[in-house]
Amino acid sequence: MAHYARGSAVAVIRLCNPPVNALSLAVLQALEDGLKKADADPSVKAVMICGENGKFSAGADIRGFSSPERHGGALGPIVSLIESSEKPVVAAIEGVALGGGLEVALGCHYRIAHMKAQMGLPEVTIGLLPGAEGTQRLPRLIGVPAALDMITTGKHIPATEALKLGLVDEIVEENTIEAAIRLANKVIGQPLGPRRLSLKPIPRLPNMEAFLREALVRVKQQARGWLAPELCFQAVRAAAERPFAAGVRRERELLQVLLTSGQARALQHAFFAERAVRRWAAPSGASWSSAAPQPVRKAAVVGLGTMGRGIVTSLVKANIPLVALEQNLEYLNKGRKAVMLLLEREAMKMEGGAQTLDFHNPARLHFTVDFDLLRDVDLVIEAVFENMALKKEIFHKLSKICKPGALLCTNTSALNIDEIASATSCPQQVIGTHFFSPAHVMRLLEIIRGRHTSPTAIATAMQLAKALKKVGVVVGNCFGFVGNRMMFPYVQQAVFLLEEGSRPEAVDQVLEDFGFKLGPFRMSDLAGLDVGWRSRKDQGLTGPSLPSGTPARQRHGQRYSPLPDLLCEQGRFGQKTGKGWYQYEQAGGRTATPDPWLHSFLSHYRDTHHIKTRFIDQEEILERCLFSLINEGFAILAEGIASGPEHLDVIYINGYGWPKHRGGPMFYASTVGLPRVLAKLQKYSEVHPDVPGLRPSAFLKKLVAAGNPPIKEWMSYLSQQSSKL
Ligand SMILES: CCCCCCC/C=C/C(=O)SCCNC(=O)CCNC(=O)[C@H](O)C(C)(C)COP(=O)(O)OP(=O)(O)OC[C@H]1O[C@@H](n2cnc3c(N)ncnc32)[C@H](O)[C@@H]1OP(=O)(O)O
Repeated sequence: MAHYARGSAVAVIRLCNPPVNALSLAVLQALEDGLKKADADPSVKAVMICGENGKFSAGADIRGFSSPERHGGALGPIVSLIESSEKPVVAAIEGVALGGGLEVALGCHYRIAHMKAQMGLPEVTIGLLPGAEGTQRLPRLIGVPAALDMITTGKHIPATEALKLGLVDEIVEENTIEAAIRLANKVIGQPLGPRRLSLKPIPRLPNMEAFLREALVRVKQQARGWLAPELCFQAVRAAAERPFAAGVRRERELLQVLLTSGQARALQHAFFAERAVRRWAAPSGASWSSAAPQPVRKAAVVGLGTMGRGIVTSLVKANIPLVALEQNLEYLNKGRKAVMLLLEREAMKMEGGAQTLDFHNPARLHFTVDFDLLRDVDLVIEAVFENMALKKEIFHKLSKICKPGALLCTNTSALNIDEIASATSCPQQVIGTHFFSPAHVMRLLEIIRGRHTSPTAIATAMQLAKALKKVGVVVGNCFGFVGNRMMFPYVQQAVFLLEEGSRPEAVDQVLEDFGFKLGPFRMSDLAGLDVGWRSRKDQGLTGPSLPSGTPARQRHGQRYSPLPDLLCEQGRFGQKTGKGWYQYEQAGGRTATPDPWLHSFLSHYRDTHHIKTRFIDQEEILERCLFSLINEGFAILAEGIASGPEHLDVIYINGYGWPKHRGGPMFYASTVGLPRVLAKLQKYSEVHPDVPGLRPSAFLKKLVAAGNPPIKEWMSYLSQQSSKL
């Protein structure tokens, strides 16, 4: 709703729809009623629009986009109504003015903001464009380059920047509402023509055409199949090239394309999924609503390899005092140097620089080889080598040294949390915190609950994720947890496709065209092939512990490809050695080039194993890789390792480069249609009966038999969920 009140000569319209004053149909109706009332009342000389509870508005109600009324469409005419008012209208912006909220403010004749307010047009991030004439008004106010930047990225800008850009007329430190009323009184009777943005000419650039051409290239490069940025660009271009009314018509046409593309629905699913995963629940009944986190005033990181360095950087950025520990001085010095370099780089990106991060102060970041210094920390993150014996030794030590109640986290990417916890006297305080590389950049934190992990420990890990500005997702304990467990069959299929006749660059191309940042082979080369090799050796799948006489391409009666092991045996570990599935300009190089050596190696391998090669089309590459990953997702849901499909989607979008505009793997499956996913898996499984990853999961079959219900209903089909959470 919107509350209308009249004090002196200024009528106040307060947008009211907690928690973020989203512009629902009811709010829009009340806003329109308020404007008409103010217009009809001769004693009202000016209007002020603000939001309830210190927030202007987070824009159109996103939940309403899926309803038949699609209230967002009503917003444009209301913004026009505000602008055409014969009485001055002032927007008082507190908290956030986003999307349709900012568009309402752009319809106002004056904008005044609190200095802590944030503004933006984030519609692009949910697959839309600022379709209430925002693409036409903003460039008229702040110019095409700045408007294009805001509209195509969706970034939020602070009030101070908004003032510099001319987006707001004034910023205040104190009471924004009072300041806005003062301003409204001051401008009564002043001409409104120059304040109506639809009448303003676009600020000209000497080289507009060249600017737009280059900007389009940039936008396309970043979008990788995500439609909204390019269509946002087209709408702003229309503002630059056409009169206001024609620009608005173009904006509407482009919005229609986006509304029917399917990407908007996927991105909106991703938006709500990210919020849904915050509401974690454990089988014991404990949940986000009952468990309270304990404070983390000081933390420690054990191990300063690649992961540890990123984790330290992340903690320093979150302003958490920290002890960084290595096993000896040589490793410590190497780690310290690398961390300092990372922190210097991060500081350069921040306003305030090194002073903001304060990492030169030993009271805030202390490097040591002395375990005793971990006595007073509230939380330790172990990030050593992926080896069970080593981790158990460290956890045994930690449980003896750390104070009672300290949270003991392991950054394992696959190992059994319960086994690690068994080495301690406090398994309830042991939890998995799986960071993704680079840990100071990647948003995902997979939080793994062991059998004994306490609700407080989960709540604290979730709180930590929030402090680190990451998305925490609570999952159960199994080999590879959720993310890597789903990745295994995907990568396995990619390698099998090579055996059968494909090439790394062909497989990568298909998955990169789908929208992944990196295809499976480029990704493996980046991560390092030796990581998986070590794990396979530990599992006895290759290396000296493999029983003699084991067939080269079979393990435990299932198909196995030794190709990655053979590359490692040749010292081809990927980017770090300059050779892997591709060749690179040098060790540590980043430019992947197809490698003729690898092609002939593959031919030789196929000949040795009498594999008949065939042409494999793009459809088969895509389906075998993605559907096997999705199939594992259904198994994970059925086992209760994750509490809903949105958890898997959030993990894949934030940790594995899954294209967000496709909503995550499980949402994607729902758009493909579960009957089709099942039929394809059945077909491939018949051809490859020795590949369990292609055998359709019982849960998938159940959902298809139930008539392909919508994704929101899937979990209700798991009658007695055997939760391993
Ligand atoms: C026919 C179609 C015509 C289209 C016309 C197009 C014109 C206008 C379009 C729009 O305005 S689209 C919306 C644009 N706005 C956004 O994208 C903002 C989205 N929100 C946020 O970024 C954040 O929520 C926030 C405002 C920065 C606040 O962040 P915070 O971390 O403090 O809280 P959250 O947990 O994110 O949110 C709290 C609660 O509110 C829900 N919510 C937030 N924004 C909206 C919204 N615009 N519509 C509906 N609901 C919203 C959010 O989901 C949370 O609720 P739960 O999910 O936890 O229940």
